Amino acid sequence: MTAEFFADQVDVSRETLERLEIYARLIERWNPKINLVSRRTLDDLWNRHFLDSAQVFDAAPLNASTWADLGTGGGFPGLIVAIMAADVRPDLRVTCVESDSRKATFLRTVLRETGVSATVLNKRIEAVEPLAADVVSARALAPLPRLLDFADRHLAENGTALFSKGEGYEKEFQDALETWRFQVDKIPSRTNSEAVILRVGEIERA
Ligand SMILES: C[S@@+](CC[C@H](N)C(=O)[O-])C[C@H]1O[C@@H](n2cnc3c(N)ncnc32)[C@H](O)[C@@H]1O
Repeated sequence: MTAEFFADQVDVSRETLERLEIYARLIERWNPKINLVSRRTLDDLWNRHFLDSAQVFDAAPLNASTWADLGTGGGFPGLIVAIMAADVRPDLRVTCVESDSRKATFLRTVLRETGVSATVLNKRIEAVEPLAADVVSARALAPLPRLLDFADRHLAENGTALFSKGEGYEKEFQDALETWRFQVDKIPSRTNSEAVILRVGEIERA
């Protein structure tokens, strides 16, 4: 999949597409050194990582003004959210939390080179003061019960959590219900028929 194919799938401006192209080139350059995405998915970057993250942006409530992405790694979905928002929701303030300092340096480099603003916190999620974000997102970070712990710490009241989950999430779901009560929508993934985005709200301890 290429930038052109991505642009067919997602309604983005020329400027956003150019920023995404800058980001893609930086991933290709840095990946051999710090393994931002697995080598087998590098060839399918625009589908497996960019489109996969863009659909998280599209799943968020439109009235959100702050967004915290936890365990952002090479930028998914947090950097894609920041790049897409720069054009269509410039007031959205995005914070990426990433404990690996080389990855945090990479995230700041992408922001500088694309001219997009977001905050990168090079800390452990557990050590960050509660962010009270309207949206908390996480992809490939932890099982659902742990994600709910993180969301409980960093979500604003009435906030929404967006968790990208692959096959096997049903078991995590049952485990989570032992500790948590929550409302959830399961949004089918556009990039993987086995995957979903869990849109979770009204999180409280059971
Ligand atoms: C498997 S990677 C996924 C990265 C990205 N979300 C993605 O989907 O490609 C998990 C990332 O979370 C970071 N991470 C794991 N535990 C963390 C914690 N407690 N606090 C902050 N970052 C954490 C790791 O350094 C790693 O970059």
